[in-house]
Amino acid sequence: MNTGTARVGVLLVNLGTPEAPTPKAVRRYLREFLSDPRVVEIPRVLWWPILHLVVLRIRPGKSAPAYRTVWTERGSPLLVHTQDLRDLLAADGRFAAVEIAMRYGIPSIRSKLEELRNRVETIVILPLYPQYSAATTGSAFDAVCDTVKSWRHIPSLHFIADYHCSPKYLEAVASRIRSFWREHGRPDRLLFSFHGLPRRCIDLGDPYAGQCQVTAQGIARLLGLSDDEWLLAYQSRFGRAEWLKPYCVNLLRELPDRGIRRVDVVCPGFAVDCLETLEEIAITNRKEFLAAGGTSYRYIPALNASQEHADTLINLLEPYLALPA
Ligand SMILES: C=CC1=C(C)c2cc3[nH]c(cc4nc(cc5[nH]c(cc1n2)c(C)c5CCC(=O)O)C(CCC(=O)O)=C4C)c(C)c3C=C
Ligand SMILES: [Fe+2]
Ligand SMILES: [Fe+2]
Repeated sequence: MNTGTARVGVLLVNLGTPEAPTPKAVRRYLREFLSDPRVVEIPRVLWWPILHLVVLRIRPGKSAPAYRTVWTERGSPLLVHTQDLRDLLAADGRFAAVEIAMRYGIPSIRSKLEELRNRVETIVILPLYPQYSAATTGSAFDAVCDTVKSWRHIPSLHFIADYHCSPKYLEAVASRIRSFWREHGRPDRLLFSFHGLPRRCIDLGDPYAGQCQVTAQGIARLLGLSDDEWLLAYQSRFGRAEWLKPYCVNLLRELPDRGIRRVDVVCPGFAVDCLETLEEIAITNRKEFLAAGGTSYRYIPALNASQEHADTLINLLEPYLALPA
């Protein structure tokens, strides 16, 4: 009889990103991403012609130059920060394996689970999305289940669905903002910007919007902000349907007229910086705000590969280390 604790493997899952900032690589990435019925929930017969005849012909040519503005020597920021974060978790030394996988592109969830199955007795799946949505977390869980359904011996599997109100996570983001303000001073308002979602997803039961609000309120409370010192908005709208409001860029354009000219923006829904934070928030929306009369616009980076971030995730994973083999 084995009375010890199980060897625990961790799979950190992120969205995925193109392999290069070129229209061809972006097209390949978008084809896989936007073909996922968890992401675009309209009937395939309607969506397929729009995707193939319109979106995949136009969007790669527009998104590739945006990717180029944020690309690093080591590759896409989303991949590079996720790799560095994995290294910090592995350095903790208590997990038998720590791997990263991308929901779209490489390294795939399937390939990493195949590696882990021979090395550990327990696998914990931790999508790097603090707030749950079916389009992101739900889809990552789909890919795990699709993989293991052909296995005879499935190991203990645990899914962490969200960590939107984890005290360690809220404090990690709050402490980032506090240090930023200590160094650079305070703005008129702090704007929390989360990735948007079609309004219909919430109507169908996605807890995402409520979780974003709880996260923002929790961080604001830790910073001692009153309700009129912070704002919440949703960014990165895609397509023509109604998405969660207020739309970030629309709000930014209105603020100077309301006398709010100095804004700091933080994106707690993004575990690591990526196209949507570094290009849309830090470059494009900054231009929009300044053009509308704003005088100061500062983006506070994501937790990325910081020790506070690793400690946040380790805190979520620690209970699984105590499970019996
Ligand atoms: C943080 C959570 C995210 C949610 C929720 C989400 C929903 C969602 N996204 C799209 C469409 C696109 N998103 C794109 C990029 C992108 N999205 C997230 C995260 C969430 N998406 C990240 C981290 C990124 C950046 C990827 C990177 O390579 O850095 C893109 C591609 C970029 C572009 O062409 O603009 C699209 C398209 C939908 C439709 C959706 C919910 C239904
Ligand atoms: Fe997205
Ligand atoms: Fe975007």
